[in-house]
Amino acid sequence: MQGGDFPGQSRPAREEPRLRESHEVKVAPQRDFRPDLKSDSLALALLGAASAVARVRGGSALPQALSAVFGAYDATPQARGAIQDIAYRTMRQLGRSETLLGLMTSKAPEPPMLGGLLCAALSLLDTPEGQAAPYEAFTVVDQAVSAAAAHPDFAHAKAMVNAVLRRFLREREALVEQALREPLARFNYPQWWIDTMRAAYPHEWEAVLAAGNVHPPLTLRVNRRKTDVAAYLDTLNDAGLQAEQVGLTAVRLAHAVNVAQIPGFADGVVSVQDAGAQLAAPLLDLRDGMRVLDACAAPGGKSGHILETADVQLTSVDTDAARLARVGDNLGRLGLDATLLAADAGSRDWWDGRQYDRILADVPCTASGIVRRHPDIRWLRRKSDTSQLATLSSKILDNLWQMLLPDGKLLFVTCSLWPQESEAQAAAFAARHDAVRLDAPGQLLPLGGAGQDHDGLFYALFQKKAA
Ligand SMILES: C[S@@+](CC[C@H](N)C(=O)[O-])C[C@H]1O[C@@H](n2cnc3c(N)ncnc32)[C@H](O)[C@@H]1O
Repeated sequence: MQGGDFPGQSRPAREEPRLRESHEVKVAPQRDFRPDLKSDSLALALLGAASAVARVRGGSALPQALSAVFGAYDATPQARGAIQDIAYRTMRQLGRSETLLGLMTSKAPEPPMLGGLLCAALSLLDTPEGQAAPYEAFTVVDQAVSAAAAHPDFAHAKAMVNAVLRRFLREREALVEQALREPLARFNYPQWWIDTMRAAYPHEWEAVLAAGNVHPPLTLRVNRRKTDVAAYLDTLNDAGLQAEQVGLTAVRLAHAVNVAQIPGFADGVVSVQDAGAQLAAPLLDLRDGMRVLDACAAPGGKSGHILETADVQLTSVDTDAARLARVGDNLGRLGLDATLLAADAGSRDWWDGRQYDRILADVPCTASGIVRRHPDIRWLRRKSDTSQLATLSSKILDNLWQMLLPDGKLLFVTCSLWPQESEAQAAAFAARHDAVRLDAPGQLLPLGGAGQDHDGLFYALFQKKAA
């Protein structure tokens, strides 16, 4: 008996091969298609943001997604600004917009860029409480429809775009009320992220999630080699910029401006750096002549601060050569110098064998503490990333420990809020190496408001016992 032949069964009629119906053929989405729209139109900005959102949903980080869109559209500086603004707004309320879409459409809009367009338009119509709408509602609907009509992948859906957005405006109250029953819409984070935050911070979790949806302030670090905070505040005042001191060297502007408008920025008088990140260099307790290693250095914010603080011999290491080049650029602007090495801090092959007085280990992590700056992170990360990154950083820390002199200090930093990457990692490290744990802030929760308007960083300081 041959395979497939059964006694007493008639053979099914053999199917003739047939051509696929044309509508079954999946065509690659044309995310790079340059639409025939005016460069300063809201329609072009919406389409650019939609393309960026679709790229993030496909796994790309938002800054990379945006530079791909800018290149494909050959976007003017004005168009770049508008695309970027809408893309960031969309990321901050993607959970709410996608939930609203789920209530208004029977299936997920295809291709993903069409969903991105609807979410981008919703982010302009459905502005967070207390914020003024950036455009008139009818303009947003009209321009979203023009954007859809201008793209070959979903020109056919322009009536749907019109219908969905108009329905939202008509039934806004009921739709929002229903959407907000879902945690995804209420908090704008994936469910696993909300659950993890709640488990780690039973009292503060809602405030931390809310702070992550607020636009971050522009905070500067004053270069003490060039001026001091009081004098720089006067300079800002003379330039008509309101600001206040929020740390030893930290000054926060009342309203964000372009770096080109920041007095002295080009000459290295100040750098842009979060107030929490400005704690690293003082914690290192630096003195002139020390040999210092910044092991995960790019783009060089903390390297610059180290060199502004004392005359040390600094080696700045990062695995990513392109990012390491930015350390060189930043130090060049400050007029400072370090040895730059594109190398893996988890291996020894680049090390000259001479131990360091101080090591800064600002290790790679999930970046769950800087979501207000990078609102795409929550949509890109997976729960399993935490364990993988914790394993990588423990390998880096163990390797760096042998590079530290007896009595030397190692500062472990993460921009994560997950204890597995921060406090649990620090405790396990101290136990493995019998390291002395010195005073350091531990987990800084980004709660927003006075005194807490900083990123969510973690600091642990270790000293090696004298030989
Ligand atoms: C949190 S960022 C560092 C920020 C930097 N310290 C600053 O203040 O500007 C982490 C850096 O670690 C780098 N990195 C990741 N894995 C690494 C490794 N195995 N060795 C060295 N650097 C690594 C990444 O390229 C990234 O630039």
